[in-house]
Amino acid sequence: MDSAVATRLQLPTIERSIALQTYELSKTYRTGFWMNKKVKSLNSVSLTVYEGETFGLLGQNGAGKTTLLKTLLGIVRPTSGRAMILGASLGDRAVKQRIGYLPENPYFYDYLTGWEILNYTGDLFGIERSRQKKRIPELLDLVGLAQSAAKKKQLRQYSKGMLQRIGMAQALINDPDLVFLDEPMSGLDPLGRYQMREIIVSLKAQGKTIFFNSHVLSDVEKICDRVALLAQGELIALGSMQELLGTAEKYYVMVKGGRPEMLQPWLPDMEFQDGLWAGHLNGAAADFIDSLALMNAQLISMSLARPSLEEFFVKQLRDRGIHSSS
Ligand SMILES: Nc1ncnc2c1ncn2[C@@H]1O[C@H](COP(=O)(O)OP(=O)(O)OP(=O)(O)O)[C@@H](O)[C@H]1O
Repeated sequence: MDSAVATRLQLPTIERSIALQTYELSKTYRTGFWMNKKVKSLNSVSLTVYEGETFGLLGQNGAGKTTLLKTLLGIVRPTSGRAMILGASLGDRAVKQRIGYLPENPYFYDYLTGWEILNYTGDLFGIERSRQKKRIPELLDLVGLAQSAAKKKQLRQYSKGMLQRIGMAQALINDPDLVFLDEPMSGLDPLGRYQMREIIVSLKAQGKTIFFNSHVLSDVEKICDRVALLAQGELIALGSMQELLGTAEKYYVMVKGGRPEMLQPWLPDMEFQDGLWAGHLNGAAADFIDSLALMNAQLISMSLARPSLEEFFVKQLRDRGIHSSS
């Protein structure tokens, strides 16, 4: 609700705290032997992520997702623009203690066990070993890794799914407020993806802010509060599923027979296809069904018309003339 309206009605407004914000953030890489070639990876990206949100960053290959994430993490320096994370400028050391990061392809020391790599990361964060001893089993439990495997098996013996889980545990060792995940579902089988989604949902339930890049749009659609779509370094869409895809209340209807002039008010965009009238329903579904007999029309099908995130994503890119990944 608008804060002015809430004040007039004397209702409490729900202030949302900002977890991260970017303002016209741009990054141009210089490449080539003479460093004379420029690749514009981010172009004036402005977005806000609120505390406690699960925020998905989407885009085709080469859209700039990893660059944005690395810029926020202070790994890549922006060419221009500004960003704030947890109330501080990029690169702030105290803020880094409150951030977790799962890279797209985490690099592990093959000959360490899962437990040892978590100890190692815990040490880097300055977490006392006595605290780690309590924290590590909790994390293994959260990511669904057996303690025995974590203690005995070296990482070179882990499957892709196990590595992704240990990477997730590593990202959470410092109990971060804000977690960055770069393609957390990549390379996982359906069960692994499901479990990774469950982990993300349980992190949200703990009040953490999650910012993640993904290509798996069905996963994003299920767990994200809001998403942003990047194309060729530019932000081309941003919003909740409802804002981007519309409400699920709109129906697409097909009827046989009936008088067009009577059907028209119900189906303003109707077209005649293969002997049927088809269009989006304008009005309540129950009232329309009740009126069918009067119109001498027969209902053939009625389905929810909200597009999937994938359909929305493809349309946004096609509308901008983007037909393949870079
Ligand atoms: N270190 C670098 N030097 C030069 N160009 C780079 C560098 N890193 C990324 N790029 C380029 O910047 C653009 C964006 O790359 P980025 O990795 O951010 O995209 P992405 O959306 O994460 O892609 P993917 O989904 O394939 O991981 C690409 O054209 C890429 O080639």
